[in-house]
Amino acid sequence: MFRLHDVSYLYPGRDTHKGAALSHVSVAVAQGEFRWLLGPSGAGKSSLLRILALDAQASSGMVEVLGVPVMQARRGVIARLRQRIGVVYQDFRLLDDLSVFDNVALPLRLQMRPESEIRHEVNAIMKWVGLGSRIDALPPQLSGGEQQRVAIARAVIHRPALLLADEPTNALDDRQATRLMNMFHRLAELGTTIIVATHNDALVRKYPAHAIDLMQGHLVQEG
Ligand SMILES: Nc1ncnc2c1ncn2[C@@H]1O[C@H](COP(=O)(O)OP(=O)(O)OP(=O)(O)O)[C@@H](O)[C@H]1O
Repeated sequence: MFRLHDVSYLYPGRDTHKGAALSHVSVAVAQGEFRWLLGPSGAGKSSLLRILALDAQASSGMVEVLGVPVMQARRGVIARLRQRIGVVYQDFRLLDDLSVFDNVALPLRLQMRPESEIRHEVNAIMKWVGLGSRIDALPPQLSGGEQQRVAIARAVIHRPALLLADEPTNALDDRQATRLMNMFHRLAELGTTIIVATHNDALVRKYPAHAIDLMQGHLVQEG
């Protein structure tokens, strides 16, 4: 779960006259809820996800992630909190010089899980995303859709309490997008809070859910 109260975010160095990326946003999402994050390009969706992913700190306001008020939290607390969050970045952010296996294993290695368990978990999820035979490949040897599926596997392998996904279907075909949505719903049923930013109106119509709707950094509507 998370709570934002009156959160504003201005990119460091950005002209103030261009306005804040987020302005006075207040929103709360409970454990196990699935929410769409909607709004036109530049509305602030990625900025909101960066704050929730603890990649950026709000300029003002209150941010609570998984019960922790993050504005005052120490670095060690933030580092541990990050291990309970999964993120699918718009540009995937895979490590190009690590194999697919090692990329997906990263969150489990950070949790110091035994290597035998890691092997089992990575093989299982890679089979699930249809890339069981590509675990030794390097990310640049994969197509965009394959890289996105690796990024999704890495984001969910440690069963995060909070899953944040920025346009996670933009490189997927319809069948893969449907499989992904089914997985998201199953994870939400198991207690993961899930926020998915998308421009894919057809997908939103197909899977109706509450939305956080942004426009020029402002919350238009929550519901
Ligand atoms: N690194 C940056 N430095 C300065 N301003 C930025 C930076 N990244 C984004 N912005 C600005 O912040 C505002 C919100 O951008 P953001 O990327 O959060 O929007 P978005 O809704 O995710 O857009 P998109 O759908 O195109 O990904 C925009 O006005 C954008 O120009």
